[in-house]
Amino acid sequence: MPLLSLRALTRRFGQTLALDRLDLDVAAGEFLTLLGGSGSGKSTLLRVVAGFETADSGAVLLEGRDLSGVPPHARPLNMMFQSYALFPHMNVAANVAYGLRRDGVPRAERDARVGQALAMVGLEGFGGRLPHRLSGGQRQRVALARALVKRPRLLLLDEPLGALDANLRERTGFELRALQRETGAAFIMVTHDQQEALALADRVAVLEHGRVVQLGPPRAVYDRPATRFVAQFLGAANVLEGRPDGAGGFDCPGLGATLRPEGALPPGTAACALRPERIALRPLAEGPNSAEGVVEEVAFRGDDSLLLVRAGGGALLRVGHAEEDGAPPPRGATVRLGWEAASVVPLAG
Ligand SMILES: Nc1ncnc2c1ncn2[C@@H]1O[C@H](COP(=O)(O)OP(=O)(O)OP(=O)(O)O)[C@@H](O)[C@H]1O
Repeated sequence: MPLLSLRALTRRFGQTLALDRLDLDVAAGEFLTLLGGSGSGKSTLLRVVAGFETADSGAVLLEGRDLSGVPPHARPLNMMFQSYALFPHMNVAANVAYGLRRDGVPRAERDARVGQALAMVGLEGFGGRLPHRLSGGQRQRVALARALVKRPRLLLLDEPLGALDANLRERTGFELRALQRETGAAFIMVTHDQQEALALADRVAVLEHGRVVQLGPPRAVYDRPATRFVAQFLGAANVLEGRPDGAGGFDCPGLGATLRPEGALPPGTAACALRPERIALRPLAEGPNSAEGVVEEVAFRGDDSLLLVRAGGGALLRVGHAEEDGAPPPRGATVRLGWEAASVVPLAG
C-alpha cells in the first residue's frame, strides 16, 4: 500500500481550478519532487495534504486512512514552509520543541529529541539563539529540525531552499537528501528549480493546470517527456511541429527536414521533442535526422554555449555546444546539424 494516496483531488478558488481531479501515490521513504509552472497547484496540493486547505472533492489517504476531518496538527505528517515561519521571540530550542510541547511530550524527552534534531541538521549548540541572530541557511535548518523532531512519516516541503544562494542551495539540497535517507521519512518537495527537482528526487511529478501530467524517475521524465509542456519546461527542449510521413518518419516543415525516431510513431503525433544538447554540429547519419541552418546567436554559459540556429524551414533551434568541442561557430555561419534517432521524442500532447 502506498504511504500517501491522493484520489481525484479537486480544489477550486472561484473560477480557478487549482487542483483538477488529481491522482498521486507516494511510497514510504520516497523523495518526490513536485515541479510545475507558477499557479499549477503545487502549494495547494501540499496545503490540502497538510490539512491547511480542504479539498472540494476527492480523498487524501495516509496508509489507507482518510484524513478528511483530521486537523493539521493531528496528521502524522509535517510541513515546512518557504518562509520557515519561525517564532521570532522564541529561541532555536523552543522553536524546535514547539510541536512536542503542544503534544504534551514530557520535558526530559523533549529536550533529548530537540538535541537530536539539532544535531541532525548540524546546529548543535545553537539552541539558545534567537532566529534573527541566524543566517538564512541556519534558519532553514531550524525549520527543518522543527519539522523532523516529531519523526513524521511524511514531510512536505514548500520551496525549502528558495531563500538560499546557489552554493548553499546545492549543499543544503544534498544534506536534505541525506536526512531523508537517514530518517526514512517520505519527502514531497515543491521546487521551481528543475535541476534541483531532477537532482534530489527518486521520482518527479510534473504538474500542469492542477493535474499530474507526468510522473517518473528524473532521467525517464527528462529523456522521455510525455507532453510539449514537460519537454519545454524541463530542459527547454526544442518542440518541432509537423506530421508523420507515413513511412516511419516525421515531416517537420520548420526544420526543412525529416525526424526519424527509433520506435514507431503513434498515428496522431503532432510534434517531436529534441534536446539542445543532443544536437551535434555535424550530420550523424545519412538521410533523415540532419538539417541545415544559420547561427543567429551564440551565448556562452560557462560549461557550454547555447546557439540559436535558424533552420531551413524557419524554425529557431536551441543547440548546445560543449566546450570540449572547441570554439562554437560564429554568428552568421551556416552549419549542418545532426542527431541520433534515439534523441527524437514523439509527443502525445
Ligand atoms: N487562497 C486562494 N485564493 C484564491 N486563489 C488561490 C488561492 N490559493 C491559490 N489560488 C490559485 O490557485 C492556483 C494554484 O495556486 P498554487 O499556489 O497552488 O500554485 P503553485 O503551483 O504553488 O504556484 P507558485 O509556483 O507560483 O507558488 C493559482 O491560480 C492561484 O492563483
